[in-house]
Amino acid sequence: MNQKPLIVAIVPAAGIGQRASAGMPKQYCLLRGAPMLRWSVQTLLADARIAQVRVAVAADDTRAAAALDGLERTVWRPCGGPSRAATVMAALRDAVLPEDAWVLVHDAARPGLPAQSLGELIDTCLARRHGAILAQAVPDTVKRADGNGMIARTVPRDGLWLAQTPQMFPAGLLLSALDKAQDDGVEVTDEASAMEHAGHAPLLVQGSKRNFKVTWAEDFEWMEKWL
Ligand SMILES: Nc1ccn([C@@H]2O[C@H](COP(=O)(O)OP(=O)(O)OP(=O)(O)O)[C@@H](O)[C@H]2O)c(=O)n1
Ligand SMILES: C[C@](O)(CO)[C@H](O)COP(=O)(O)O
Repeated sequence: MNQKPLIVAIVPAAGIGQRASAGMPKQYCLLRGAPMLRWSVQTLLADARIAQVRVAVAADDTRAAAALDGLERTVWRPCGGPSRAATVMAALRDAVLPEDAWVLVHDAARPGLPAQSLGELIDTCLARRHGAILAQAVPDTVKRADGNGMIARTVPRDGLWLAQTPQMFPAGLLLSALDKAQDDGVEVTDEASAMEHAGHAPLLVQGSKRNFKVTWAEDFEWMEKWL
């Protein structure tokens, strides 16, 4: 008999949101009356296959309890680190998962994740038994700057994709890939980079414009419109 795969979500939410200049960590800014973090967690809870959502917040966080109050299948842990990768590693260790459990990492700053995109990512990973991420093909002409505000050259956009989250991998492989990147002094800004560095080739699954990352101050207004 086929056993149901265990899928656990990790939401790194220990950033300071420097680029958003919101006067507080951006994940706690209100969008249509609810903290952005709450919206992001709710997008994950919409898929019943996710057994638990584990939110990793900063050690001195005082807002998580209120922001996540009453959400089912959700726990928060003060295991944030100095970088996104450090936060995800600490959350993975804290979760103590079987090696073959699936871990789905999703930014607290992507509250617009459509249920369909999430469903397609999970379907792909389970069907192909292969890690994958949501991403979007680069739509515009791409320029490489020369450092003085001028164009050094145009970069062919063929085959270029913008990485989004969730990013979904087997727990054991992901933890050892993140460990290896750290040991090798390679800075990774997403889970897929760590997997690539460890020699894996994650799949790309078509994401959505709505799943953009709230990064700059102006993004809050756009996200509120989508929500
Ligand atoms: N030490 C860190 C840094 C980032 N993150 C999380 O990683 C996600 C994506 O990071 P980003 O959008 O870059 O958030 P910040 O690091 O908060 O933003 P900034 O780089 O502008 O400071 C966010 O959910 C953020 O809270 C984290 O958990 N721990
Ligand atoms: C994981 C991520 O959201 C993929 O686009 C991104 O890498 C987060 O970190 P960033 O420093 O804001 O790019």
